[in-house]
Amino acid sequence: MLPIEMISAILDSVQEAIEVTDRDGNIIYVNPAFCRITGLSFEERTRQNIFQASPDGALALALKTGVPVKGYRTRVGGSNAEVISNAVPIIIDHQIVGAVVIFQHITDIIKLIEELKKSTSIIQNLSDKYGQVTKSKYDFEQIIGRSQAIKECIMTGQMAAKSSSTVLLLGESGTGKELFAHAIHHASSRKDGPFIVINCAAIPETLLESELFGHVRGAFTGAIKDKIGKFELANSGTLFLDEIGDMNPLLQAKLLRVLQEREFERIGGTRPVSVDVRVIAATNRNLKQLVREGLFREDLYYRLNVVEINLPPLRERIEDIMDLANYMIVRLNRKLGKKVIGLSREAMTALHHYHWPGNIRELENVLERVMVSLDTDIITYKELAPHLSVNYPEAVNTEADLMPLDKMEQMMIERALKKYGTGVEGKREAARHLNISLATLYNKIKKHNINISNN
Ligand SMILES: Nc1ncnc2c1ncn2[C@@H]1O[C@H](COP(=O)(O)OP(=O)(O)OP(=O)(O)O)[C@@H](O)[C@H]1O
Repeated sequence: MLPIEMISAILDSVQEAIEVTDRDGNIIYVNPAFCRITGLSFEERTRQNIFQASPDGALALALKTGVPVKGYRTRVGGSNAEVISNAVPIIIDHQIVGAVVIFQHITDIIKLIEELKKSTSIIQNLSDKYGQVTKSKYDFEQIIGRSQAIKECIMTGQMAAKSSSTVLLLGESGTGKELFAHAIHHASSRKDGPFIVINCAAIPETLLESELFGHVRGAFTGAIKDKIGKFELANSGTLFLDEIGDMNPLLQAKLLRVLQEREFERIGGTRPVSVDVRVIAATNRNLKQLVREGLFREDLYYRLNVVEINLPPLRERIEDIMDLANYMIVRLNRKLGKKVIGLSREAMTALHHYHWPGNIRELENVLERVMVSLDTDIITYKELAPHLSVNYPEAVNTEADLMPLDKMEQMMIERALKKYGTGVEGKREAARHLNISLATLYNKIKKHNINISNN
């Protein structure tokens, strides 16, 4: 048992109010926290009886019923203090000898709840931030190719890595633009900072602004908490803006301002946020043409185009195919648990003669499809050929049925969506089989105005 002086010191020092009555409801003790919260003095209160002073309070209830009362919201009789209280009867030898109540001022609790909410929001933001921050996955060592064209791209990329200049990566889908963005970041002095990727075509226009610049709580319907945008996430690192040609004019203007002034405001915010971010942008569209058509701001084009790298399509650097194929076979062996050692001479010739509309991504996909069902260690022409021939629809397999390429593209996309479905996974699968990236598929769905709900 604790000595009585110690018990008294404890009661005097706790932050919660404590009030004790005897079995008849006479108030026999209140602690200093009680006096502070209610504004009543010890002498004043201990002259009273609880059934007169606070007949509807938790203490009177616990004493009357002999049952504990928890989380009871009430006003302390004789004061304005609104409190949340817990009361219990004091039972000795099966007899109720009194009751005790402990309570806290409601504003203290509200303050605690507010603080908790703030901490939860900070934790949530940090966890969002942590989940989105990535490091670069590739370096220049992993960029395969001995052609003059790719060597020049690598040299320009390595030069660009030494500065913080904005880089514009141009090239068809699947030529390695993202790979280059990773490598440039990795070779730069920012390599220990974040590498953040955003695909401007894959995010609905209405969300893109908030994804890039963030927003403050209440900025628009649905903005229930502050959100950090990709620019802030990329601070002291690199932001890779993929499919930049798809950005709408309003955002183009905002992007131009960040590139010029290195600061912006979150949507709904009033405070400018300064950032130190290197931007690498990429597109498979003809940006100069978009500028001529008035769809892309000329000033932004020149801001982005400080260093330009034009990645050549695979059909223009056929001398790289052997190295690329061998490199991918090694990677796929690891992924698929195979022991393939290479391609037969005929198979290699077929790879050289194919036109590779989907570029290196298509080469990767073709090899993966062949290797999945391969049970020998050499890929021969027989296994490879079915994956190289374009799978024309029956309706267009004669000369008389020729149709515009554009139409053909639309038909193929509709076919793929019909086969794999229009959900995100379906689209991903469809893109894989069409040898294009998911973002390109979104672009083409938009371009051909394909109604995905009917597929
Ligand atoms: N030179 C290369 N050496 C090795 N792998 C490469 C090379 N170029 C591209 N790849 C591989 O090809 C695939 C497609 O490359 P990436 O995603 O970088 O292309 P992209 O031009 O960004 O395509 P998209 O415009 O469709 O987004 C990736 O798996 C990448 O690792």
